[in-house]
Order: sequence, then C-alpha cells, then structure tokens
Amino acid sequence: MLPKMLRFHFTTLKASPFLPISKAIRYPTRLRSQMASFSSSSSSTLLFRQLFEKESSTYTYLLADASHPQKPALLIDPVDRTVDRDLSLIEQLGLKLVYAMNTHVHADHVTGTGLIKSKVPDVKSVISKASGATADLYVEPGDKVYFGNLFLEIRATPGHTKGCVTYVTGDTPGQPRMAFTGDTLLIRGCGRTDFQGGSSEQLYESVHSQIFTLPKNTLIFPAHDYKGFTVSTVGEEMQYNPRLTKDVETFKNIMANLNLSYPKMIDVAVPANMVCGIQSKTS
Ligand SMILES: N[C@@H](CCC(=O)N[C@@H](CSS)C(=O)NCC(=O)O)C(=O)O
Repeated sequence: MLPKMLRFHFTTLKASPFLPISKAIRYPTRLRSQMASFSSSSSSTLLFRQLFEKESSTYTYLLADASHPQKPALLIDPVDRTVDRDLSLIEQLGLKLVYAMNTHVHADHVTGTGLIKSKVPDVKSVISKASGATADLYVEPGDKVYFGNLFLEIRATPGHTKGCVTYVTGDTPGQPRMAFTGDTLLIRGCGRTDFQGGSSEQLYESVHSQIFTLPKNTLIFPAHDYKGFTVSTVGEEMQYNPRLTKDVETFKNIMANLNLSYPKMIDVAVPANMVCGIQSKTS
C-alpha cells in the first residue's frame, strides 16, 4: 500500500502513464468490444492480449490504454522465459510498460518481473501486501491500479495461496468486465490448496464471494490452463465448474484427494518469486 502522500501525488498526474493506486473511482470508461481492442465512446481504448508460456501452461496478460498519449501498459503474471517476447510485442505496439503485476507468489515458474525490471528500469513490480513478497508497490482489497484512464480493481481471493488476488477491470455499463483470477479460479477447475498457506475452505469462500458475485457475463482469464481453454465467464463457471458448483464439504473432499505431484520448480520458484524475481529486489 502506498503512503497517502504518494497516492495523492499520483492522482494529480493525470497525463502520466504511471498509474495511481487509489481507492477512489475516477475516469469511468466504456468498453465496446470483446475483441483485441476495446473502444470507448469517451476517451479510452483498452488494448488486450493473452499470451501463453507453454512449459508451465501460464497465461500472461497485456493491457494498455491505447488512447492515452503515452499508451501506458501493464503485464499480469509475466514468466521469465517469455520476457523477451513480451517486451518485443510491447515495443512493436508502441506501448509504455509501467507495471509488472503478479496475482500471487507462483510455485511452478519464476515470474518475469525481475527480468523486466532489469531491462526496463522504470517498471514497478506489484503484488498483494498479503503475499508477504517484496515488490515496489503493494495492493490491498479495494485498491484500484490505474494505467492511463483505465484501472484494475483488486479483490482478495486467498485459498490457493494466502496472498492471491483477482484483478478486475472497471465497471462500464453494457460491457463485460474482465477478471484475471490467477490460480484461484481456473476454467472448469481451480488452484490446488495443499501448500503456501492454501486452504480449500478459503478458496471456496473467495470464489463464491469475490468472483461469482460479479456479473455473469464477466470474462474469466486464469493464470493457467492445462486443457486448451482460453477464456470463460462467471456464468459458465457457476454452471459447469466441476468443483465449485458443489457444496463446500464436497469441494473440500475433492481438493483433499487431488493427489497432484508438487510442481517441479517449486523449490526454485517460490524463493525467487518472494522477491518478485531475483533481479527485482528493492533494497
Ligand atoms: N505439473 C505442473 C504443476 C501443475 C499444478 O500443480 N498446477 C497448479 C497451479 S501452478 S502451482 C494447480 O493449482 N493445479 C490445479 C489442478 O487442478 O491441476 C508442474 O510441475 O509445474
């Protein structure tokens, strides 16, 4: 969480590509399409890309305010192996990367955040305060992360890890919101709950109270997919998710019997990701 003065300072820089983190809603924006770009009748156009890292089956998301003079952009859950690809795309699109954000401390791959910061020093790393990880900026439930005139709202969704958050795009009448659910809610699945402070009961509560309460047409973009899915909706998952449509006791039983092997990289990934990627450590 930024100190009050710093948050106030950010809110005065309306032309800056650096996004303020604030609890105040500002600059409502109309999203017009579910395609790669979201046009706005006012002044903002959301540029959106879903990017895939195949070894860990991780999705990284690129969002930018394409109508802003400086085209401020952010990455959600970048992976170290695909940083060069992502930065090259950002350069080709003429964007200014301002934030490298993580939904949680990943256990299966090293975040690209540190590498990005070593290549683009102005980029700020962002993670939840509850994660206990080191980053430049810490978000808490209810905060809003601005990039240009657009923003992401932070929802706490612990359960896979204690510090998991879901990033949700702003509420624009008539247009679907987008929820970046990390490993909390996967398409027809959910994150495991057997390490890093995981709790099946907490994950169930997080999904039902923080994600399933969003409008049913909200688009679900998870951090992983192992079956070839790319996107879902709140309504689809409320109807067809084979785990989260069950009552809580059945869910807990399912989660206690997943019998998944530990992620191959867990011993390397978790310590590195606790500092948002080794190179990102802010002393
Ligand atoms: N085999 C992979 C790890 C697969 C895995 O455990 N995925 C996690 C998310 S990354 S910690 C998960 O929550 N899976 C839920 C599920 O139902 O599959 C590896 O070795 O890295």
